[in-house]
Amino acid sequence: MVAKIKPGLVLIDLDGTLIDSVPDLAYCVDEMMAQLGLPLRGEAAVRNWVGNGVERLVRRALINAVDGEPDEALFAKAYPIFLELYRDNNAKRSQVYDGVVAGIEWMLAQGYRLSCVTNKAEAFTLPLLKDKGLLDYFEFVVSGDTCAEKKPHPMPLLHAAKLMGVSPDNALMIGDSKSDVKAARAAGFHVFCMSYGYNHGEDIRNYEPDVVMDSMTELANYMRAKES
Ligand SMILES: O=C(O)COP(=O)(O)O
Ligand SMILES: [Mg+2]
Repeated sequence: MVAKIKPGLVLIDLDGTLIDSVPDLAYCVDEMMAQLGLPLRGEAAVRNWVGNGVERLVRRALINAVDGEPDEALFAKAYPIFLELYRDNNAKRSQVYDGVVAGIEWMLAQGYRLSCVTNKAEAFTLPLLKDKGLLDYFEFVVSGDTCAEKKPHPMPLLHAAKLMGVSPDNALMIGDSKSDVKAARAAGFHVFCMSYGYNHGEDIRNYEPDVVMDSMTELANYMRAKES
């Protein structure tokens, strides 16, 4: 059993951690592909491509692979189609994971301070969090286009810590992907990961976060309660 921590701030990732957003993203990817007269990719493929922002997702869909670049003219045609689709299909099919609200409310009841740090662009992040009733839990939301760099760079985590006026030592990132683990390590944060999220098809345990949880209801096993 690892020693329980009492971080001065907690940052929580969005896609694959708070919300299963792939159903909406996959709908928009396939609708975009259909409009371009290209083959549909399906939800299972999209699940492996989420986590580095919507632009990277569109590039991956066009080449049907995680790494590599599509033809720029094709991308220039495809990206605005995706953005328009995702604006209208941002939250309809997406769901908050079981245990998230209970975990967040437990942390808030212990006096922990929370912000959200995601690679999703702000124009999509804020409406999604609001639609799912999660926005008001967070002091700040740092989106994929808030800083010059996205996760796995530590910049968005350090920016959130600065906004919260808390030193980054003894801070916690809760995420689902290797980008969260790498960003947290580079920022000097503790890092907990959810087993159910998106990590490009790879088990997140391979990246050795401090803790892997199946549900945020397990947080009380790893974080100190108010009186302790
Ligand atoms: O890929 C995205 O758009 C966002 O992913 P994240 O919320 O897991 O950072
Ligand atoms: Mg994620």
